[in-house]
Amino acid sequence: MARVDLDGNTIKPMTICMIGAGGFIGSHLCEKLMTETQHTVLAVDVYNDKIKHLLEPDSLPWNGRIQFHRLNIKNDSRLEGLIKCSDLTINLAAICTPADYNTRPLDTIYSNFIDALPVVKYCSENNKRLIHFSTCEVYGKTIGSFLPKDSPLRQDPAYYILKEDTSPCIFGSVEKQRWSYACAKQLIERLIYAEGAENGLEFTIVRPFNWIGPRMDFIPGIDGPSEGVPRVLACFSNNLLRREPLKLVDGGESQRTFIYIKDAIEAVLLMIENPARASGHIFNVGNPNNEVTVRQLAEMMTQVYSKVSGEEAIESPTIDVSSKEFYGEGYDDSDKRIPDMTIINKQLGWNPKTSLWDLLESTLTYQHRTYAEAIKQAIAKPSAN
Ligand SMILES: NC(=O)c1ccc[n+]([C@@H]2O[C@H](COP(=O)([O-])OP(=O)(O)OC[C@H]3O[C@@H](n4cnc5c(N)ncnc54)[C@H](O)[C@@H]3O)[C@@H](O)[C@H]2O)c1
Ligand SMILES: O=c1ccn([C@@H]2O[C@H](COP(=O)(O)OP(=O)(O)O[C@H]3OC[C@@H](O)[C@H](O)[C@H]3O)[C@@H](O)[C@H]2O)c(=O)[nH]1
Repeated sequence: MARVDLDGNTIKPMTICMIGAGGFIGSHLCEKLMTETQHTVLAVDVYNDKIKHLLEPDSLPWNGRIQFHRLNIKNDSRLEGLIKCSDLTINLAAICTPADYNTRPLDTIYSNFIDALPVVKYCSENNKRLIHFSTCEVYGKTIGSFLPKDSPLRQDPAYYILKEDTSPCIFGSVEKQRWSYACAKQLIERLIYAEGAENGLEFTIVRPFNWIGPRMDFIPGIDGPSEGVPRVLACFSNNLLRREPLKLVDGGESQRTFIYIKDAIEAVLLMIENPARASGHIFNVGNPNNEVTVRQLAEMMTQVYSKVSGEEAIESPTIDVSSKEFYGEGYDDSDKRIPDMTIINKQLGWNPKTSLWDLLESTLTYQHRTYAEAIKQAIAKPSAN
């Protein structure tokens, strides 16, 4: 049966140039597009490990609908050609792990701003649609975080809910290099918005709020560098797999809302297939019902991992570390991130579905199946020598 959009029109198969397709979000989006649609994907990245299962063998049912192009968008003249022969470009490429923002601020700014410029330019000049991935970090800190600790206004949603069209973007000082990422993302958002206003670029900007699930980042020493620091899901998974305490940065008091990657991908597919409803908009994509402090996340992950692995938790499951020790000089944090859902609800009728417990259960089952054996071997190796 032909697929129809939200207005009942038949959806025509399109060619999508997906930059950063080999990453966490890209791999899930490619999977969705291959298994549920007839669209073609030109998958651009420097790595393809996370989409290998979609590329090989040749007998896969979507054979011919996904092509991998190994290229670095910093310096490859093939990029314009790929954008020109596509109907839509989706840009996911970025350095987006907080451990890099204060330690590699130049790479972070180049990756999130300078390297994205040609993508925006080629889309604008060739009249091609662009879906650009920004971040919830563009909101920075909440207004409420500047109120006295005991102020009753801190409980008022007007002081913390993050709204695309009215909330300000509040970053720390320039020495707090943590904000290099958020600031670069904000400037590229403004540039895209201006290309829309002045030159008619057809764009959608996505602000993901902590999307998590299988294939996120890497487990240090197994499929990534031993000294690498991934995002919190992979940090805590690594600690659980190795039976080490989970490290709570500055007491784990910061709050986040986590959304299951599969719910979030549904929202992106709606944007892809409903251009008239998605173009010209900036969308928060998150799950306002899944808010926890980082400490609560650690406790829940410990409980869930115990359930899925059948192993009892260690005696002291968490340990406090300072942000300076964990991330180094120049780290700072967003205090609280609850997305307002009014705009995405109105335009695309989308809502997230999966509870934090359920998404952790499926994700930690995946982590255990994928890594437990390799970790056991890695731990056994040094003593065997
Ligand atoms: N996962 C989240 O919760 C989240 C939250 C906010 C924003 N985002 C944004 O979503 C996008 C995707 O995030 P992700 O979680 O999938 O990250 P990811 O690191 O898993 O994926 C990014 C991909 O881009 C590729 N890439 C980076 N620079 C490149 C270059 N110069 N040329 C070619 N490929 C390049 C990387 O190899 C990687 O595969 C990013 O723009 C990120 O800032 C993600
Ligand atoms: O081992 C850890 C890792 C992280 N943390 C804390 O956990 C919280 C979440 O950390 P994450 O690594 O997931 O990163 P953040 O939520 O701060 O930022 C992320 O948000 C949106 C995206 O743009 C990026 O993917 C990333 O910047 C932070 O408060 C961090 O300090 C720990 O307490 N312990």
